[in-house]
Amino acid sequence: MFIRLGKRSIQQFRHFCSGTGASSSNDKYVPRRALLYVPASNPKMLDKAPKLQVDCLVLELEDGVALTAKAEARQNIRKYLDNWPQQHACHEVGVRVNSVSSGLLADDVTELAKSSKLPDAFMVPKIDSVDDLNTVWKTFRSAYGDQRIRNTPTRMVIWIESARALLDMPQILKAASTLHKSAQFFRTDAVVFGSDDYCADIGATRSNDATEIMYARQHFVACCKAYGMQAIDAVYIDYKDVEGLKKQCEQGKSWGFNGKQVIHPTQIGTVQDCFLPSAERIDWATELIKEFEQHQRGGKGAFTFRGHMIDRPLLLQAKNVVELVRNVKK
Ligand SMILES: CC(=O)SCCNC(=O)CCNC(=O)[C@H](O)C(C)(C)COP(=O)(O)OP(=O)(O)OC[C@H]1O[C@@H](n2cnc3c(N)ncnc32)[C@H](O)[C@@H]1OP(=O)(O)O
Ligand SMILES: O=CC(=O)O
Ligand SMILES: [Mg+2]
Repeated sequence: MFIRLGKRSIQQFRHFCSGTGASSSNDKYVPRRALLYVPASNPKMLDKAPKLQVDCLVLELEDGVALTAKAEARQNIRKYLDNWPQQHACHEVGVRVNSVSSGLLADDVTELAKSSKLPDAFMVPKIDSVDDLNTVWKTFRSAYGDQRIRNTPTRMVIWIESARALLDMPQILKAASTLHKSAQFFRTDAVVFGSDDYCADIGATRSNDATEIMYARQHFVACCKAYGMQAIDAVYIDYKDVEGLKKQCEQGKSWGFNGKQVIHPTQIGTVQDCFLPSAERIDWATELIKEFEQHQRGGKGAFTFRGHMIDRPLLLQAKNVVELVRNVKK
């Protein structure tokens, strides 16, 4: 993972970044290179969760849990929250509840609200409309009470999984931002592309090279970035095919995705390595930012750096690299 870049260059890089200002827990950047689903109906997998070296854990109540096991899975997560481990190796522990359309959301949230502990993130699948978002908010208010869900560092991560939702992303993401700003409800800072449900919705057949979702993935990234949210790429369900996973990660990363969903621990390393900028990219970003500042002081907006024209958009890309590396654990 991180270590592969060489400890010295990372230390130099952190030193360089240290002057750029720390964020408070409410607006901190959460790295989400890999999001691992851990079905909450499986106590053995839940036991392993605190030690898993993954950026983000998704304690799963939705499609990874059989209908017959939902009640037990909810209780397992409530107990997990009550006995919150002293340490986690991840950056974020989220709980993926069931969707509004399933009719199971209120039962999930009612059980989770019995714990005094909030997870780092609530993760809500199949957001199909602005109405769904409002229902999520009302459900949380009624189970937790207004005070417990206002102005907290807990984030919301939502899943887009249908053709309708894909086309309505601008309205949905805008409404999620408004809910945070006007009602102080959880801040949505990442959106996940639920490609398997999306394929079911449009009648496509999933393939390992994912040509059937190329348009959707590219549209999805543009919408997330337009609203300042992280874009999380599709699951690669053929989890024994490491080469195929790597190829899809590299493609997603080059299109602007910030991370990818994973279903098995063996996928974590490949995905996290891929979504971490290379040593060359870190060097490029560090030097570019320095030179940009020098040129700004000299009154120049555009200049040549390593043979390429550089102006503000390139500076922003370099800052994205800085932001990610600054926030990833060793
Ligand atoms: C499209 C979507 O909605 S995706 C989200 C819904 N899907 C899910 O949540 C599925 C998550 N993944 C899984 O349940 C499992 O990885 C499966 C079913 C795919 C495979 O499980 P297994 O057959 O147990 O895999 P395998 O035998 O290779 O597991 C190896 C070890 O890793 C553990 N492991 C496997 N997957 C996970 C996981 N997701 N989280 C934590 N531990 C895991 C196993 O418990 C096992 O541990 P052990 O060596 O101590 O016995
Ligand atoms: O929820 C994930 C999906 O791919 O569907
Ligand atoms: Mg889904």
